[in-house]
Amino acid sequence: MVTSSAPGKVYLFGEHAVVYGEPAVPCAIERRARVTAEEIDEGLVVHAEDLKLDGFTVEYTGDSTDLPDVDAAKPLLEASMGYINEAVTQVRDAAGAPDAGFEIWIESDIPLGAGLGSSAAVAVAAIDAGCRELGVELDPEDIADRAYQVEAAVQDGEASRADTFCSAMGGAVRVEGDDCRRVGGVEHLPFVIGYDGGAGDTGALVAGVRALRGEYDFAADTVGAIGDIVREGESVLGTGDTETLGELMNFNHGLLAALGVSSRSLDTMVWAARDAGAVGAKLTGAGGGGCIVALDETDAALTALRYTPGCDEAFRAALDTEGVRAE
Ligand SMILES: Nc1ncnc2c1ncn2[C@@H]1O[C@H](COP(=O)(O)OP(=O)(O)O)[C@@H](O)[C@H]1O
Ligand SMILES: C[C@@](O)(CCOP(=O)(O)O)CC(=O)O
Ligand SMILES: [Mg+2]
Repeated sequence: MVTSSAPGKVYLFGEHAVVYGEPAVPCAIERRARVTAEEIDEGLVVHAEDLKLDGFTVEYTGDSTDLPDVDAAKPLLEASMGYINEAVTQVRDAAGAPDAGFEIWIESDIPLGAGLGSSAAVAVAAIDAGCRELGVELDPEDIADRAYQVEAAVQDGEASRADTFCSAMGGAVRVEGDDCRRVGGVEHLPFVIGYDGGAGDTGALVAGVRALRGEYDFAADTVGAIGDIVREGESVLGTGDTETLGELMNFNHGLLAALGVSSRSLDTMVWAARDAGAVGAKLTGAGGGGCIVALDETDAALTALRYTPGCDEAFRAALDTEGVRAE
């Protein structure tokens, strides 16, 4: 039996636009998903106690014909099981063991569906644990690539390599299409996270941006302008110029809001952090609900968020320079 863990992430810049080939800079954070895998004779048994669907805790056998006995919509359950099912498919493929059976336990500090990349962290940790259990060591780039295949399969092709590459490698990364690399020289960023307790539907939000982009040239230009922000941001990343990073994050949030992926609670948390003196604040990930990320060296934004109606939880999340690892 082996356990692997992988970090969640925040987007400093570039979510959504990265789906259309613009660059993005996600940063791994010290909140992890841990996956334990044990080889069994056949089939797949998954214990995912954090996976709450409308209040149910799900423990399922990973055969989609054998859905757990809970009162939740079948597509929702199938999508939820999809990340682990697809990760196991990748493990069997990598190990050349199409019939390998697994019992899998998932435990995670990353809120689900909130823009902190829980799906990528679970996929990355599951692939690493499953492969090591079968005696196969993949390097982090291969794990990232296979975890991307998982997200692409579950999200009907609507996924970038950003979350999975970031979770596998750790630190700050830059992703532009298939070109994925680590960004050197970034050791510390004073991230503060505000979480509204909710979640966004990544697939629907991506589809909404795709539709707007098709309908209006200025929406396509907005996506391109997010790419310009990323290119500008890269030039100051690692220089210690937090003020400029913050200003660019604020601009990025405005453009994401224009594309329709913010929400009242995300905007409220963004303004609470800014009013408290954060140098910048934006939503992170797909949006619609979930988390914002602010930059603040002091405790002011953290404290303000804790007193902000609609903010369920606020916490610091240090940059995690380590990606996937054996536990
Ligand atoms: N702890 C967990 N246990 C099982 N599945 C998880 C866990 N965390 C995340 N997932 C899977 O990832 C999905 C959320 O991914 P997604 O909608 O992309 O949001 P995000 O990646 O921003 O958290 C969940 O619905 C579930 O399928
Ligand atoms: C909207 C998007 O750019 C980021 C989604 O991030 P998250 O799953 O909400 O953490 C989609 C993607 O890059 O796959
Ligand atoms: Mg995700």
